[in-house]
Amino acid sequence: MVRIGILTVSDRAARGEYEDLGGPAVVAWLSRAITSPWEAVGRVIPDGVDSVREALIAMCDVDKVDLLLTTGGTGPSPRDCTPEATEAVIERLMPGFGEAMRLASLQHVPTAILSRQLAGSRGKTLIINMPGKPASIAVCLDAVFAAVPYCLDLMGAGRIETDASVIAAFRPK
Ligand SMILES: Nc1ncnc2c1ncn2[C@@H]1O[C@H](COP(=O)(O)OP(=O)(O)OP(=O)(O)O)[C@@H](O)[C@H]1O
Ligand SMILES: Nc1nc2c(c(=O)[nH]1)N[C@H]1C(S)=C(S)[C@@H](COP(=O)(O)O)O[C@H]1N2
Repeated sequence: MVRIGILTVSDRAARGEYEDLGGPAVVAWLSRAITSPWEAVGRVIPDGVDSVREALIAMCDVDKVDLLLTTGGTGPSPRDCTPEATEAVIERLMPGFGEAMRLASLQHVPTAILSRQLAGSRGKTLIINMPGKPASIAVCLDAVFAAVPYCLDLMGAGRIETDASVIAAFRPK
């Protein structure tokens, strides 16, 4: 069974000052898109390099998730450290994901360029950063998810099948 980590990085959601809407937005998108068996492993944590790095390592190395989607902490505010923590734990950067997500987001908001979101692999886990705005989740996943199943295949991670009417997974012959 494919395991998908969903990590919400938000000081206020972690303190309970507002309800986390980012994690549920990711679950809702994946539930529509993925037709093969999968399970979600979710966490809500505060911003900060140490908290994000520790959560990423635990979800990759202990929970052994195949795919790890983060939301929040990618901007230019002093507390936004998700990209630094991601860079510290990934072994190989995959710049195309961030480029494609920013390009798609720019069609919606001019401030999309402020997201420093990254992606890359750690062992057999693909990590992808997304912005904190819950509305950005569908924009970002719509932009890149067609390439995710084949990426996981190449990495030796679990196999994902999708509903082509939501997002068609592209696997070159
Ligand atoms: N997990 C979340 N659930 C619901 N709304 C969120 C979440 N993360 C962000 N938002 C919304 O998006 C806005 C911008 O997100 P951003 O990550 O910049 O938050 P922030 O101002 O740094 O504060 P925090 O880290 O406490 O969420 C927030 O003010 C909030 O309205
Ligand atoms: N699709 C989309 N991308 C977006 C946004 C958005 O509302 N929608 N917000 C932008 C803004 S205002 C910021 S500051 C950055 C970083 O957000 P984060 O710190 O919540 O990760 O994401 C950007 N990318």
